[in-house]
Amino acid sequence: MQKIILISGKRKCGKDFISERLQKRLADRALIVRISEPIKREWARKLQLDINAMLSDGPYKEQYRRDMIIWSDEVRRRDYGFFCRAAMQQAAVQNVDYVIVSDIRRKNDIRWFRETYGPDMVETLRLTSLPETRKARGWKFTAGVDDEPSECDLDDSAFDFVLANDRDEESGEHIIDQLMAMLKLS
Ligand SMILES: Nc1ncnc2c1ncn2[C@@H]1O[C@H](COP(=O)(O)OP(=O)(O)OP(=O)(O)O)[C@@H](O)[C@H]1O
Repeated sequence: MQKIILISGKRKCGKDFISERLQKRLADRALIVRISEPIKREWARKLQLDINAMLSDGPYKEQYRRDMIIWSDEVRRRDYGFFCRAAMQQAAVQNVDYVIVSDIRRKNDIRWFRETYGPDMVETLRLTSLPETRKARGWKFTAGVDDEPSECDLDDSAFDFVLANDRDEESGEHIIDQLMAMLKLS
């Protein structure tokens, strides 16, 4: 593993879209890690829920969302790196040059990666999109979601790279070219 790229951004800024396109460009040299995956997995196991329903975007997910956030915040209070560690342990990160973490939400997530892998290996990328772009992608301000720490904790943070993602194109080629140059990847 040479580099870990930590991607953050508000809802509908394109974290998944950019992560998936970047991974595709880097092919077998890269994989995507999602911190939310061990959270959902562990929560589903605890409550004996259907994991596939939890990982999808259906109503099941929303129903348990709030309880899951309260529980995961409790776990984080005891061990702020718990879910980052679990996500990295569950992925075959030793087989690739680049790890793309697609859902960085908290200062403590970044802190854990920097402490664990050293500051030279870790790069932070903030995606931004205008509110009108996000709305066009289906975002609607939701109290209790968009004003919570999971959305706002990184609002006042500094990042190694900031990339505006407002120009939608199906392939994503343009923005991935930009990103490859920005991150000095080839
Ligand atoms: N550059 C782009 N070109 C075309 N479509 C895009 C682009 N960026 C994002 N989108 C589209 O916008 C929508 C939202 O993007 P995505 O799901 O990646 O956002 P997100 O930041 O992961 O959101 P959330 O935090 O809500 O999961 C998706 O349908 C995605 O395909």
